[in-house]
Amino acid sequence: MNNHQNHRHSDRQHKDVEVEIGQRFPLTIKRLGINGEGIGYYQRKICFVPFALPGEVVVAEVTEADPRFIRAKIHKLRKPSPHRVEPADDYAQDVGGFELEHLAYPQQLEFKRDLIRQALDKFKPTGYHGYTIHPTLGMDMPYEYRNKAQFQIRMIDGHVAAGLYQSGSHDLVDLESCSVQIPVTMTVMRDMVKLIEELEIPVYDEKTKAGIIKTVVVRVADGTGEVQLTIITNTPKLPHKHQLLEQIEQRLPEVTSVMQNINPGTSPLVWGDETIHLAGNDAITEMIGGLKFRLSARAFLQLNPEQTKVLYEQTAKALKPSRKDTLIDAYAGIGTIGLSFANQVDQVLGMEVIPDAVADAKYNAEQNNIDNAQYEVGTAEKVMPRWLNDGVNFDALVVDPPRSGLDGGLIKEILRAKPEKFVYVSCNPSTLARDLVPLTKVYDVKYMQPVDMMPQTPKCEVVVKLVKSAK
Ligand SMILES: C[S@@+](CC[C@H](N)C(=O)[O-])C[C@H]1O[C@@H](n2cnc3c(N)ncnc32)[C@H](O)[C@@H]1O
Repeated sequence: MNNHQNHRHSDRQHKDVEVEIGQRFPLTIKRLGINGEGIGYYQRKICFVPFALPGEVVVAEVTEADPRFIRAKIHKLRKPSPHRVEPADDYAQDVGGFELEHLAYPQQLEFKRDLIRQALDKFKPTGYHGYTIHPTLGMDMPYEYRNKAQFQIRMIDGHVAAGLYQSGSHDLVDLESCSVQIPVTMTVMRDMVKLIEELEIPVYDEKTKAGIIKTVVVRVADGTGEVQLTIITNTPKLPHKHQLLEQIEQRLPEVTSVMQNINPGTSPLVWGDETIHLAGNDAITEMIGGLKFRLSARAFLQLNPEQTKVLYEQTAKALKPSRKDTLIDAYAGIGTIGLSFANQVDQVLGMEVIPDAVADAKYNAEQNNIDNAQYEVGTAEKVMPRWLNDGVNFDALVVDPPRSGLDGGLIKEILRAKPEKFVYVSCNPSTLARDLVPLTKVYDVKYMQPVDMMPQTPKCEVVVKLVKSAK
């Protein structure tokens, strides 16, 4: 860690080093940055080299010369790391989501722990030097874990392609296989590619802004095997809809729910506001910890079913719920965390911004015969002050925000209410470290438990146990 601090200190001193695009120089890689890229120092100026590993010596070729940093690619690998492995996917270095596939898995797990250290080092919440960061809990087999494939559909050389954009561009890479997807998500995706091609359904073209199908989303509920297929279209009209649905029914028996989401125009967002039910059920059912969860197309669910169990076990271990507790499940999604604890506490109150997810959470409470859980639609930062003003008393709080972390207004409310038990489940160490700055004025960090939900990527999930400080 001190090593990093020294390097960061030198970043500030050597901004005047000038390089040109295409310039090459030897570089020793010191560590990995937050996006999994190698970091070295050229004449003490920070240089990011994607796919280079700590300890490696490379000949770096400059691709971007910024006054504050250099970005480069590997021109030659002079001394490879003993931890370098052959990526399982040959496009791993072309598209996002495979940034660490060339690094052996034990070192990926160690990197995720270091990522938390780097974030703490940047934001410096109270006492951060003394925080206990447990080793990352990883998977035995860190492949075939993703329950959802969300691929763009485009034409490439006259054929329908489904895949991800090449990093930094809108050129699609057609993914015929993918080592991190649960296999059924890929077989359904590739069969959909064939069907769209056979039925000649117009595919969206970003240049002309014409065409219909933009994206296909395939999500499997691992516990039941049910598969939901969502076709995201540019217009409400879906040509050859009846033949398509007929063919899906005949050729893809694993698909139990077919939905259409309409996302007109050139919005950078993948999903539009309107979702229509086309065939089968309008949702799929997932099983977590012996409970049934209804999952509608728009609702968030953790991407890695095997590690979700580990994540929730760790959340329970950190929270230690008890019979007399009122538990607030903030950022509740479809209610998975709160409902898992419902039989161990007095009551669960949850809030979540997506109305469909709240409808799912309420339904999930009912279908699991849980009558001590209530959910409200709204942002945590708006609902929490209302509850507090209405006199709601709570002893236990779990927050599980998106990557943007907690809203400042919510942090104020938490510091006002000061619940005895408090667990922060984070999917972004950087916003976690930022949020810990105000939170550690009142709470101590008892420990941090990283859980690897996304092997082969630099993404890191952390369960943080907070206890009210004695001071
Ligand atoms: C990381 S997910 C966690 C969901 C759930 N706890 C789980 O484990 O599946 C974050 C959730 O917060 C919701 N969300 C995003 N911003 C929000 C806000 N300001 N207030 C409440 N919920 C929000 C998202 O829709 C998403 O369902």
